[in-house]
Amino acid sequence: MSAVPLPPTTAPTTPAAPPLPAQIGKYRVLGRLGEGATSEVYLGFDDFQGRQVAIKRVRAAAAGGDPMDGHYSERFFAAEAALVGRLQHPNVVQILDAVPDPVAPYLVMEYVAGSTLRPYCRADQLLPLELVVEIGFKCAMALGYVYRQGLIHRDVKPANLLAVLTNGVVTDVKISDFGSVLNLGSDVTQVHRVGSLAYMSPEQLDGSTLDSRADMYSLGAVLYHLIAGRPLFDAQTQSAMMHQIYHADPAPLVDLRAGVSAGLDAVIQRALAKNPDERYADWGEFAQALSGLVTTQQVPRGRIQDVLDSERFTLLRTLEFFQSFGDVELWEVVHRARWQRFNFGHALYRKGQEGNSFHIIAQGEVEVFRDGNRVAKLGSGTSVGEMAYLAPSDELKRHSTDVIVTKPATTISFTPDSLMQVSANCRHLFHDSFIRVLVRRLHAAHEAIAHPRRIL
Ligand SMILES: Nc1ncnc2c1ncn2[C@@H]1O[C@H](COP(=O)(O)OP(=O)(O)OP(=O)(O)O)[C@@H](O)[C@H]1O
Repeated sequence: MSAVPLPPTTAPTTPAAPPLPAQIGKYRVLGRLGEGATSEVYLGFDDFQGRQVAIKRVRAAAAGGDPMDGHYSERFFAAEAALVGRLQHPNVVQILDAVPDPVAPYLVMEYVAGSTLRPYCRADQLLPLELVVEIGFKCAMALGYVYRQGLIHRDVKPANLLAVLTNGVVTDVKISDFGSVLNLGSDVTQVHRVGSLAYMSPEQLDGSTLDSRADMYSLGAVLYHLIAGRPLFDAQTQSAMMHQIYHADPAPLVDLRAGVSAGLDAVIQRALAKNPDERYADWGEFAQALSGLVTTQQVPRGRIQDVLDSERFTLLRTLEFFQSFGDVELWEVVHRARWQRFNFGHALYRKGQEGNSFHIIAQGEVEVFRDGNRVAKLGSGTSVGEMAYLAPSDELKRHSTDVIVTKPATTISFTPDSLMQVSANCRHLFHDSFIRVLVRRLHAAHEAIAHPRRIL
């Protein structure tokens, strides 16, 4: 686990790595993923569920080590064990199981194929600015989710943010290591001074009562490090570092890296305000400030991805169709939907074609023609093709109209198979939205019968 009480313990002298265990509980051990101050992390395989998992086994207890270490390990283990099955968010590592083995207790987590964000803090390995902002957005949204569960992480740092790597490129991020978490619902006392000094807010340092703005400061400090390639503050001694955290202004990011705009600098510096009241009021505000940098082009656009996940998320959030979707379900849509761009004149559907997909128009406009007559114009936030998609019989699955793009459109689409990939809750929300759409269409059809010449 990552939390280090102050004063920090000296780095453990790591003996040569012990041989790999063949099995931990019901999990086959496939390899070693890493190690922390208090634990070893293994790649395991769950034969029952048929999936890879990460197993974090407490080392101090296994070695029957120092009672102090053992004491802390137990506390950290208990904190994470209490969260089994509780945190379900695409940007939070899921804790799947906790086994309080008397010799070596272990946690089983979702396996993240990648590395921590630590290597990307090095000046020669910095990530593109737009990716850092994207990581910030996702972490802010995820920590907002964590906070709504009544939790404050208290140890947000690069080593606790796992980067998902796809072909060597960072494509996603997941918050891990809840060993220092403060559970506002059940922890009667706040055990002060857990966390990592370099990313620690002034109020966390002096043991004040914390709220989510302490994590906000830490995330700001992580983003600062990822942008600048150097930590917020750097000092030879712990007391000098503490003095800087209390009193020093961080060097402006615009001076530390080419391409950093005043806007980006200001967004990060606000999260780093010494006084929590001067930071963002809530996580939504911080996330919005970060995504706003992309929409207002205050971060240079590289070519990592044509459209960022955060842009897609923000776009979907504005659409009526998704108004009842929570953040978690909306992220599922961002990741699972097929996103397509269509030019003017493209036929989304032709009369007589069998429908096995539906589209939701994210941007642009389509018109619906029945036998050459325009019968409807559909703009962003509406669905099209859902009638054939939902039809109970093959005969009704054939489209009865032509649907043509009349303003360049971005749509997201699902097939029955791809909709089965999302959670039951997310599917349920789709069905709710379809009911609303269909009731409106029915009403429109009645109007059309009553006023046949009107275009709907
Ligand atoms: N879910 C996971 N999937 C893949 N790798 C993981 C996962 N969790 C942890 N790791 C790897 O194991 C390493 C150690 O994990 P972790 O930081 O949770 O242990 P720790 O004992 O808390 O460490 P520290 O005290 O140094 O923060 C991580 O740096 C990471 O490389």
